[in-house]
Amino acid sequence: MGILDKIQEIEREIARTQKNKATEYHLGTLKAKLAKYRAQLLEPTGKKGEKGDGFDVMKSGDARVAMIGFPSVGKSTLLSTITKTESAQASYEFTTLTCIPGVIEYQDANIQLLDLPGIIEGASQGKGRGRQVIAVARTADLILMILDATKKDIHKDLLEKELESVGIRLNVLPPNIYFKQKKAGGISFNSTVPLTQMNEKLAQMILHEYKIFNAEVLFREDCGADAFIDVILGNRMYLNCVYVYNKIDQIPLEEVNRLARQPHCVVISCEMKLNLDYLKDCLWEHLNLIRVYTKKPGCPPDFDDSIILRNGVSVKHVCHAIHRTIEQVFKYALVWGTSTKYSPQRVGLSHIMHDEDVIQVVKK
Ligand SMILES: Nc1nc2c(ncn2[C@@H]2O[C@H](COP(=O)(O)OP(=O)(O)OP(=O)(O)O)[C@@H](O)[C@H]2O)c(=O)[nH]1
Ligand SMILES: [K+]
Ligand SMILES: [Mg+2]
Repeated sequence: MGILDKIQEIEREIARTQKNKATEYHLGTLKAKLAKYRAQLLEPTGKKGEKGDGFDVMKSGDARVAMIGFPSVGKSTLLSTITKTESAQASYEFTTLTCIPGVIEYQDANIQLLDLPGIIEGASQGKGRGRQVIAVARTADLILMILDATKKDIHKDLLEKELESVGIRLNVLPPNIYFKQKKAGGISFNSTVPLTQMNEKLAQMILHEYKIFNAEVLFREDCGADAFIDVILGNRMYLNCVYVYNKIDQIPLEEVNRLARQPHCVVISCEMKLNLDYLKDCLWEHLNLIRVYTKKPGCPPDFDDSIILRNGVSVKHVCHAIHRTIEQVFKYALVWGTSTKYSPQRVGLSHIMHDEDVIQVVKK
């Protein structure tokens, strides 16, 4: 029996198993098995990642955004509209067959936008170019899920399922579970909060399914089997996603309003060039980037040239971004902006920077 058959069989068994206290252990074990087979499915087969198949695009710019969507929803039209790159568009499906990079210029940042072939149900199991597309999606900092506003919400659910089944989690934080494999000592199971979906026995059964007999487990959040399996496998990706409904020129205004009110959603029309600036603002927000301006002593800050960094970085990261040797001669920094109480304030390497802070490094 092939892996796909095994997966189907387990999925069928999960579907026909009633969810209650008596079956909770059985279901937990089944879920662990399922995740194991799916992981096998994703392992490189030797054929994957071939050079020259058009998917090995170099990362460039400050961040990478990948467009995922069904065929003919307007991915290439969007790339051609908001970047200087032209990607072929047509009314037939699978117009795009490779990965086409473009650049969105937003304030001082260059954001790489990737146009990709459309994916369909079953993509995660290798249908169409699904696997290559998903492999590219895993390298992105943000997923842009392009949806056809005339096609209701069904595509969104299907795509989310496809991504979920290959370990990509959208707009959620990793489960707050501490997990560490040990050489000996059995399984120690603890929690800092009351657990309603997990207990020591279930955790043990799931771990045994992965042949793990020694480990330290600490639940800091009321999670269930699925989240625990994600943590054990450790190869899950937690990505931000913006849902973009294109072609709103084709639907009634009430429907546009309904779609626009959903979380993480933007409604646009490439054809009528509607809402595209707002889309860029949304991208920037979901990328979670900050801009830091540098300043030389006695000179005004250089507002024309910012350094783009991930939110949450420290002065140390800023130093690295300026020049890799600067940390060695670093004495302290002066920072102006919302990250400090006083402007300027003397700070050390561990100080956390905010968006639009100004920094002056004072050398030894
Ligand atoms: N009405 C309308 N049509 C649009 C809009 N954007 C794109 N289209 C049309 O949708 C069709 C598909 O556009 P593409 O950009 O090729 O779609 P795609 O998602 O790249 O398709 P594949 O590469 O085949 O996956 C084309 O005929 C476009 O002209 C829009 O905002 N409104
Ligand atoms: K198309
Ligand atoms: Mg296309």
